[in-house]
Amino acid sequence: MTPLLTLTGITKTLKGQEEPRTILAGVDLTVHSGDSVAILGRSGSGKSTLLSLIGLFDRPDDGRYLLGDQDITRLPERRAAALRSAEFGFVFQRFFLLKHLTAAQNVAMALVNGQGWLPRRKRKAKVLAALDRVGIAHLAEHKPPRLSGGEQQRVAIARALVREPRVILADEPTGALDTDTGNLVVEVLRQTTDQGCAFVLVTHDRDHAAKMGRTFHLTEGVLA
Ligand SMILES: Nc1ncnc2c1ncn2[C@@H]1O[C@H](COP(=O)(O)OP(=O)(O)OP(=O)(O)O)[C@@H](O)[C@H]1O
Repeated sequence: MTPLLTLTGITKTLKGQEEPRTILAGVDLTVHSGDSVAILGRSGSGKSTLLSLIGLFDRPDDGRYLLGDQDITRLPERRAAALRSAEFGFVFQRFFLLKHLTAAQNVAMALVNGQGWLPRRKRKAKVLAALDRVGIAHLAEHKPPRLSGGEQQRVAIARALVREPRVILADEPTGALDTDTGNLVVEVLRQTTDQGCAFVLVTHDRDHAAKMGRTFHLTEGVLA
């Protein structure tokens, strides 16, 4: 089966105010549909940099990146943005919810931005299905200030899922949560792979990483 994502020899040098620093020095990674992958590494090792390349927020200096058999290494920003919203869902440490909107309205925002206006009934059905997938359909009409941290993160996950992406990318999604809530959120994210989504998790937490199908360490710019 053709892998969903194939990264080969990916390099990235970042030029800050100091000397340029090679953060990624030849990353190879293959991800299939239904895979769950953890990326561990010390702070500053380049995990977020790698995730932003996978999510097409940034481009590598060298190497090759395929989505299926489509070469997406160096897409112009317009096409990258279109692919990003069609194929990828993102979850971050911070939830980035709009607090004056309900959970359902927050999730619906992803549909409005990405796919134009769907008919209202269709939109509602998709939103409720996404909230149901993360176990919080009953909280659809609640606004974020009335929700716990874990519930808010589940709204954010539903927002990432509502466009039915092929890949979920999560950068420290449990960073703002207590241990039990973090475990629950990781389990909810991992379950997305049961329906064929690929899931890439950047984490500091070895217990969370151990729940993924494969674990890599990003060390000196390469995955091992
Ligand atoms: N735009 C930039 N310009 C220059 N250096 C940068 C830039 N962004 C990040 N860096 C540096 O690149 C290195 C890798 O950063 P990155 O955020 O990818 O690491 P990380 O492994 O995700 O770290 P953490 O676990 O602390 O989030 C760090 O040393 C960081 O300071």
